[in-house]
Amino acid sequence: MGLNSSITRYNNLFLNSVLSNLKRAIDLGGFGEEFFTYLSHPMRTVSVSIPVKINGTIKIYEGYRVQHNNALGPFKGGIRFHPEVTLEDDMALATIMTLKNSLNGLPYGGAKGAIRIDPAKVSKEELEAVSRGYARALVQFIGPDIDIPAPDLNTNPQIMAWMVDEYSKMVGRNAPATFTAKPVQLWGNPVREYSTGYGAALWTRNAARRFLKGIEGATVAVQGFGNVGYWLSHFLTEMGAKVVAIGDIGGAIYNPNGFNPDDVKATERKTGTVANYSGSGVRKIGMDELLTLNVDILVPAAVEGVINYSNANAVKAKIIMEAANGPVTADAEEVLYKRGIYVFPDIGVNAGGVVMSYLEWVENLQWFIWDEEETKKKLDYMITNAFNRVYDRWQKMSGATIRDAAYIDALDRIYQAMKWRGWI
Ligand SMILES: NC(=O)c1ccc[n+]([C@@H]2O[C@H](COP(=O)([O-])OP(=O)(O)OC[C@H]3O[C@@H](n4cnc5c(N)ncnc54)[C@H](O)[C@@H]3O)[C@@H](O)[C@H]2O)c1
Repeated sequence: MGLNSSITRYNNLFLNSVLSNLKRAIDLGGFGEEFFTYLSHPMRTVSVSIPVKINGTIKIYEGYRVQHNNALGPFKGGIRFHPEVTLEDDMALATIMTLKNSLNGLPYGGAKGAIRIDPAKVSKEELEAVSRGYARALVQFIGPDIDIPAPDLNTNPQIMAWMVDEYSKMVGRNAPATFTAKPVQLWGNPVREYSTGYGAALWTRNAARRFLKGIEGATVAVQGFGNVGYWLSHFLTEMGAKVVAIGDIGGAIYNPNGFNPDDVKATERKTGTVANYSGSGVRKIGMDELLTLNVDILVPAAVEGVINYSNANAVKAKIIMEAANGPVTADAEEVLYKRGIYVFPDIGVNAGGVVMSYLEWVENLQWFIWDEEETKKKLDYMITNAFNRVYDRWQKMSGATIRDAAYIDALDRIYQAMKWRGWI
């Protein structure tokens, strides 16, 4: 199958865009057509039906697990619960996980799972039944050295706890290393809650040291104030940055003197949105204004596609950190690149969660219990290492984006493993 037909064979924008980015990097890195053909097909796609009996009635939920590539080790990636998720979305996300795991030096291939369910619309009992049903349906396809799932959109440590319990019952032994981001009391680790935001803050500090005058005093606008956006703002403030704008689905606020993110979080927890935060010097702004503020650093930490062809020309930040997955579209990145605005890619910036998951898996396999400081130190080392590799590679390239450098770094490791194995 030719390159172009591999990209356009799906009727799914997200997957086609992931395949386009992949092709661009494979071409730029000179890896050859065979490698693209390989990586544009997941190795295994499992579709399951999950029957649950609620009040005497049977309901069937549809679930997937896409195991994209395991040249570097067991498959790894989250499970998302969403009513509109499709198998092709899952394929796109699994492909990204292969790259993310490789870039961060983890001994994993990439995977992603999903169940078509709206968790807000079902009872806790139904959610538990569906979660256990998914673990049962996949029992022969997952395991500590086969495929290790974790949470993603709308899934959490409670869901991981049900799944690890069900899996352990099925295999007849305690098997904590099959799922990560579990509750601390069930062999999870204490860094889980803030690992992605912390990792994104480390990438931002490293980027500010190379591309700005350092993180101290740098002004930051953050879109999205959930798990990632809040913790990122918290740690950046601790590092000396000035978070001057914060926005969420309910609106956005600006204060040229900088916010205390913990205070803003307290308001958001109480009232549902950061837009209700008030104080001297604070004014409400629109989300369009937040994304185009004259700041040093812009951090989209909410949803995909928010910086696109229609607003890329208006962006004034000097660097953009992709804390969310896919917030900058490929055509926007071209515009930003020409304007000298650097975009740091999601596969590096938001990898703190999966690096933490790797550390938890190692602990579980060895029955180690590392404390918070020790885990954080290891996370710090691995994240900084990935940043430095991407930066060094990018410096040696010409005409390349930082995303190109990150993709090529990730692909190189997978390519070498596949070569040694004799797959290509
Ligand atoms: N949580 C993780 O460990 C993790 C890891 C890797 C990547 N990510 C990615 O980071 C992003 C954020 O994840 P999270 O866990 O913080 O989610 P979350 O649900 O905790 O928070 C999302 C935030 O974005 C805001 N938001 C949602 N839609 C918006 C919109 N249209 N405009 C403006 N704001 C909007 C919400 O109000 C909320 O503040 C997602 O892209 C996710 O895939 C998260």
